[in-house]
This record gives sequence, C-alpha cells and structure tokens, in this order.
Amino acid sequence: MTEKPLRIVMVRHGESQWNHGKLFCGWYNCPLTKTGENEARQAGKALKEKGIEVDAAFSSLLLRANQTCDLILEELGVKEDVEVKRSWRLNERHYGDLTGQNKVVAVAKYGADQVKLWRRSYDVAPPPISQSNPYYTQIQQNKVFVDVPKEEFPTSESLKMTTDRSWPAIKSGKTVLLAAHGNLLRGLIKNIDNVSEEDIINLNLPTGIPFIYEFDKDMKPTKSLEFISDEKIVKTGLEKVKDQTTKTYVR
Ligand SMILES: O=C(O)[C@@H](COP(=O)(O)O)OP(=O)(O)O
Repeated sequence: MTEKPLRIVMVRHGESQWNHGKLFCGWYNCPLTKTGENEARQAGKALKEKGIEVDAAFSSLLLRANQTCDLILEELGVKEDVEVKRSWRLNERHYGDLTGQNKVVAVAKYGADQVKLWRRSYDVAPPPISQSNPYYTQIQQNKVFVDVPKEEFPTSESLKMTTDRSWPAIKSGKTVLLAAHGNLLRGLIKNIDNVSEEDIINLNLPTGIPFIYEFDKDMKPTKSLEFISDEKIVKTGLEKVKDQTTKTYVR
C-alpha cells in the first residue's frame, strides 16, 4: 500500500479588524471582521468541494487564526473530531513598535522603502516595542501568552526570526490544516521552496484563501503553493494586501 503524502493545507486567517483598518497587528489579539468570517467559511467550503479531508490542525494563540481554523473545520464537518494544536510558535511575526500604527501613515512618516523593508524583507526587524506603545501592556500581559518562555518572548521580529521559531512546530505534523498569519506563512514558504531573500520581498498572501503543499518522505515539496480558489479571486486578494500601505486610511 502506498503511503499518503504529507499534505499541509495552509491558510492565512480571514480579514481581521486590524487588516481592515490597515494597522500593523503582529501579536495584538484582534478578531475577524464579518468579511473575514465569510472568507474562512468560504475556505472551508472550497476544501470540502475539493474533497480534502483534514485529520489534524495547527494554529497560533491568536484569535484571528483560531476563529479561521474553527470555521474551516466547522464547514468541513469535523470540528468535534479534529484536535487543534495551538502554539505561540505559530503566532504572527511580532511587529515591534509598529504595532497599532496605520500602514499608510507609517509610509508617510518613514517612507515607502523603509516600510517595505520592515514588512517584507527577510532579516530586518522593526524597532522593538516600547513601553509607551499603547498596546505594550495588553500584549505583554495577555493571558494567552502565559506559557511563552520569558527569554523567548519577542519585542520585535524579522521574518527570519519568525521562521526559526515556527519551523519546529510545523515539522511535527502529519496531514494538517495550518490556519496562521501572513508573515508566518511567508517564512515557511521561503524555507520549503528555498525562496531567495530578494524574491521573498515580493511574496504577499491573501486572507482566507487556502493553498496546498505536499511533501515526499524527505520533506521535499512535491506540490507548492497551489491555491484552492479561482485565479481572479486570488488576484483580488493579493491586490488588497498590496493596497495596505496605499489608498485611504479606513480606521
Ligand atoms: O501583523 C499584521 O499586521 C499582518 C501582516 O501585515 P503585513 O505584513 O501584510 O503588513 O498579519 P496577519 O494579518 O497575517 O496576522
């Protein structure tokens, strides 16, 4: 009997309230918008239509990813059967002192090149979160992070730092759904597909559209970044992420 390939169905959570407001979010714990909830449900429906069965699930400790994961499992009809493993290692990259700032305002303040470097480069971390940041205490004292080892609790993270801490969590998987975050997933994709530091800058991920990776027994990808949605929807989703640093301020 041939063994089933290891398959990871990855999905960036649906639109969150802070995605909608174009605010840097990172470890701030905000919920999905109604649109985000619908995106998550749609993701579950798309997987069901494709006949994809999930038998394990991973998510971060953050509400927006957890809600997405639960809604997908609900649509798949397996919410009561599939255990969701939640780990701080799958949290979004900590956005440091950018947390809570509007992305359009940040471009006006620091310049588009600097903001792009913070958002999309591999090894440049934003400035560490300061105690005067309005969200410092909420993040630092959030009870859901109680098990994060003190010495590993970040104050800001580059994509590289995010990937280094997330990789061990995902490698322990089987056939899994991974409902996580834009940069967390960009980092995993970089590692899996050997994307260069130059090319990772141009990789964006839409909210709420699942994509599949399959691996052989040596963890070499046999299928990469195959979106479960039609091309037009993926394109619109990608444009929306790019627009986060341009256009109107919608808080
Ligand atoms: O932290 C955030 O603001 C977003 C990513 O923002 P960008 O890197 O796209 O600016 O994370 P997510 O919504 O995937 O949890």
